[in-house]
Amino acid sequence: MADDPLRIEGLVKTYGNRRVLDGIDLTVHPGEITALLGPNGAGKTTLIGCLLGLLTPDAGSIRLWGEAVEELAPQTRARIGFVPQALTGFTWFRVRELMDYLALYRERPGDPQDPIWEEWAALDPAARVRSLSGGERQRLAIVLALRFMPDLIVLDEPVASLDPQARHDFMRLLPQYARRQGASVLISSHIISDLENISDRVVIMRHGQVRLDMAEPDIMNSIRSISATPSPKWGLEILAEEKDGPVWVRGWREGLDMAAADAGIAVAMPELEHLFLALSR
Ligand SMILES: Nc1ncnc2c1ncn2[C@@H]1O[C@H](COP(=O)(O)OP(=O)(O)OP(=O)(O)O)[C@@H](O)[C@H]1O
Repeated sequence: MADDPLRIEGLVKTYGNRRVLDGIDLTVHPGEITALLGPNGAGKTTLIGCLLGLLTPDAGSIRLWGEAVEELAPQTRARIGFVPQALTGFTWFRVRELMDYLALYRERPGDPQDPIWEEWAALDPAARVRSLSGGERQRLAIVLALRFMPDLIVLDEPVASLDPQARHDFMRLLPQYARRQGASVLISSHIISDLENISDRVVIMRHGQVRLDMAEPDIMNSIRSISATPSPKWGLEILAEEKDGPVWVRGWREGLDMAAADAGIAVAMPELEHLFLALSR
């Protein structure tokens, strides 16, 4: 749909003869929080680089609100807030100077600002960026990306360097904020428990491909880990079969609980962390 904040189709990115992204399809729907999961090297940061227009793909299309990323109008670009893994550069600026300086490059001058992130970050406006700790720099990166209330928030492992209190508060504030603004979110993180409670959709990548892309309620309704290989008659898709472990299946429905009990097969609801581990192998 043209109003989807992000629509990626058939995305391919190669380095030398390595396909780092190998035909990715991914849509971020309006107002939804999408969790982007994948083991180290799966291609998450490369995907984010492509959708921000920082990397040029070899094939495929990326559209933001219907506009091709390579022809994005500056006003459309200004609707995106990006939080990188780490803030580099700008070290000689003071915190307030850097905020004011980057505000000059906005294509939507006079945009309203939300003080919530500055309050959360609690940074000294007069501090030099180079004197900030890793976690303080990350707070600054979050303030810089979110204070102008973007419509699409893209976050690449935003919380890894935050202390537990800051991380907890951030993960509580982000969904509240997104819902209030009607903003959409694409967030990658290795801290799966953080994402489990806030995401509407989960995308799991592996080796440059999408291994799973499902709405959160569908995961709960349709995926199970079961103690033995199911009968083909049950019509289930086998997502992963762990050696000496459970079988992950998709397509579960109510009637199967009885059939599983009769066959002596134990059935468990999915936990995102376990599902992720099973699909990442
Ligand atoms: N500039 C580059 N040149 C060559 N290979 C690259 C380059 N950038 C990334 N890669 C490779 O592409 C693959 C995907 O990297 P990417 O950083 O996108 O993974 P990721 O899922 O974000 O990983 P992580 O969780 O560790 O951040 C990796 O194998 C990486 O080595």
